[in-house]
Amino acid sequence: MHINRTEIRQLIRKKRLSLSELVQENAARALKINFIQHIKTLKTPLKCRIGIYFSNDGEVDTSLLIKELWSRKHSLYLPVIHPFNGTTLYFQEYEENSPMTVNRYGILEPKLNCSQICPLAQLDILLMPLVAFDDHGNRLGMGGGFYDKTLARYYQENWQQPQLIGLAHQCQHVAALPVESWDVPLKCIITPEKIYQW
Ligand SMILES: Nc1nc2c(c(=O)[nH]1)N(C=O)[C@@H](CNc1ccc(C(=O)N[C@@H](CCC(=O)O)C(=O)O)cc1)CN2
Ligand SMILES: Nc1ncnc2c1ncn2[C@@H]1O[C@H](COP(=O)(O)OP(=O)(O)OP(=O)(O)O)[C@@H](O)[C@H]1O
Repeated sequence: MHINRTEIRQLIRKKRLSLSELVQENAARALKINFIQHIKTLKTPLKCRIGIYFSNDGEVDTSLLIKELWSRKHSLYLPVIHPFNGTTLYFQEYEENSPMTVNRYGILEPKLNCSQICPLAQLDILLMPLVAFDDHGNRLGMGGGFYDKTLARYYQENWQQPQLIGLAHQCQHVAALPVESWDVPLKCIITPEKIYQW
């Protein structure tokens, strides 16, 4: 049977939305431990700049990881949807008292402040949300193309920074995804159970 991108999205989003509160809590804790473990193996500064996101739609809860990374003195940046083009992302610094606003998808983002935006190339690590991932590190997102468009130049020009790391529940894994030319494959995906590297 051939299943298309829209169908995979619907299927996996339903799966992750039906995870119990207990499963979500354990997943958040395990994901935090796995990321802290993984970052030790990377050649990044002791205190680094990390792009992260606020979880939504049954994604693994990143709030524990956010607190842990702050306590380790890393600087965190959240995606802000570009106010004019509406199709790419800025990464703006996120501190405990940052003024926030709700974007068009109901996800909290920092109130736009140009002086706190970090150019993509200055992030050490970019943690990326995804709906599904496969055995080859391909990633399928929510369908807005936000990350793909934001990363297009990065990918074409073979930048070494930031390191792209996808975060997901294990149930978001599929054997093989249909791939499009603009899809940016990931070298690492972390789930509560496992660290995948390609
Ligand atoms: N936590 C999180 N933040 C993120 C993303 C993400 O995947 N996860 N994004 C990754 O790109 C961007 C937002 N992309 C999104 C795209 C679609 C929908 C969504 O819920 N779409 C609805 C239709 C809503 C509408 O059009 O009004 C749906 O499909 O049901 C949400 C976020 C930036 N921030
Ligand atoms: N680099 C790009 N340049 C132009 N258009 C793009 C690019 N990347 C993606 N798009 C467009 O964005 C739309 C959504 O892409 P896609 O289905 O791959 O999104 P996604 O990976 O699910 O979402 P996201 O990256 O936001 O998580 C597609 O219709 C595609 O044409």
